[in-house]
Amino acid sequence: MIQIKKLSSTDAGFHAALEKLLAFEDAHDAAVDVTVAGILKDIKKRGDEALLEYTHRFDHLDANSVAELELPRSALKQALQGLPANQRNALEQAAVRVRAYHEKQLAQSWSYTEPDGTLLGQKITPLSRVGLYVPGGKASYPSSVLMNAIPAKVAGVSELIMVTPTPGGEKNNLVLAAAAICEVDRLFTIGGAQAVGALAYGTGTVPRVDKIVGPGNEYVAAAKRRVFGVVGIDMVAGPSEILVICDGKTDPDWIAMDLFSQAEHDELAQAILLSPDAAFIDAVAESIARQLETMPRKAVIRASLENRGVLIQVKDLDEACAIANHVAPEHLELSVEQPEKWVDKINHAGAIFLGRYTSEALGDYCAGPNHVLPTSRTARFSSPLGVYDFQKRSSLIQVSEQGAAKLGAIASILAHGEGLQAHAMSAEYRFMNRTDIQD
Ligand SMILES: NC(=O)c1ccc[n+]([C@@H]2O[C@H](COP(=O)([O-])OP(=O)(O)OC[C@H]3O[C@@H](n4cnc5c(N)ncnc54)[C@H](O)[C@@H]3O)[C@@H](O)[C@H]2O)c1
Ligand SMILES: N[C@H](CO)Cc1c[nH]c[nH+]1
Ligand SMILES: [Zn+2]
Repeated sequence: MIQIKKLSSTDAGFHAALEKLLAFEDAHDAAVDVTVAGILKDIKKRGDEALLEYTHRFDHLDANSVAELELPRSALKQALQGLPANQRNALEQAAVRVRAYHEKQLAQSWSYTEPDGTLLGQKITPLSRVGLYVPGGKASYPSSVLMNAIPAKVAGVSELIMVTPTPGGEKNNLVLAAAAICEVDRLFTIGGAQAVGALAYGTGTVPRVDKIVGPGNEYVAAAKRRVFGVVGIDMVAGPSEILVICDGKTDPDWIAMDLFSQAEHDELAQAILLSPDAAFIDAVAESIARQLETMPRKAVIRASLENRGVLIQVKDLDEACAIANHVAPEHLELSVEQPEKWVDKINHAGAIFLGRYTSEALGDYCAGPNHVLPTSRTARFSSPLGVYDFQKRSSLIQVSEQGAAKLGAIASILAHGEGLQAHAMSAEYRFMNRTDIQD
């Protein structure tokens, strides 16, 4: 029988127990970071040679050169052409919906001109070359190809370099087909921290990119944290999370399956239920025990629910929203009557799913919004992957002769105040006679 924790917000040790569940095991986290630091250092130093060794060690894939780990575009096209019609259809429909949603996010350059002719603005430029991490260790993620590549394409990124591990050389046709649909430029069958390192530093064969985006397991998340600064990263998108707030009136089997849907990703995934209804919590616990036995990935689900899952009885839905904000989950389901009444109380969540019919799984595949979302409580300050992650901004300043006099006078005073004479004179030259300039 599965042992999933139950807590009540009125328990004396409730807050400490919740904190313990939210925190990754510190020692484990540190051990992963040490491993990742070693891999990154080695990739930086030995490039392709190290990449081949780690791919052999962690993905059990042998190759004589990294070039052999790159799939030609013809292989991607072939995979697309070979898909059964229903799979190709589903992939293409999902791609259309994801593109339509992301097109709304495209920011445009803007500017305005002041009465004296001075122009100020912001120029939007797409990134030049990005690395897309598509996970592939415990499951294959064609949907993550769409979620990574489509916003990049909408932004106008020139070159997309995708990496994905293929343990034992097992390639997933849907993943390759999705890469063909999205017109990914190059695809390497590499994964984990070594793939992140290869994209960040470049190797003889893998080109260095400007930014790395995409989800992955704890090794991928730790590697992205470490290479930030050398390259840009989108966010920490690690093991999946779901938090469901339910008023007790949704079918308990639906809620149990929603919890499973994220638990089945990873032993480190996290699934939490908050409800004011004790009898409903018992019904969900019973459903979990019953339905678990029917699940092909029951070992992963069990480990995730037993180690990191929890069913929490709350005083009311207000308290549920407050706890949810503290947790800042990747996915939040509001499985309640009139969800639109409660959504205003949610400030911290990667994606919010409103109403009993909105299963989180629809967001994973085809609703339209991005499924690459912040985890480990980083939704307090991070947002879903979007077109904005692939666009950068440059400020534009064009000062007229009149403007140079007006702004120069202000700048000159402030520069002298800072003791920075060259700044002051640079501004003054443009509106004063040389003889008027004082130090
Ligand atoms: N937050 C999001 O937006 C989001 C979206 C989709 C998936 N996910 C998460 O992505 C993850 C996918 O994980 P995955 O494992 O299936 O694929 P993955 O590609 O992220 O990880 C596989 C790689 O991990 C490395 N690795 C595994 N064990 C290692 C070890 N002991 N030492 C060093 N490296 C090791 C290997 O290099 C391997 O190639 C899951 O946690 C899932 O929940 C998150
Ligand atoms: N739930 C994942 C994000 O945490 C995304 C995904 C892809 N496929 C299935 N699920
Ligand atoms: Zn999922």
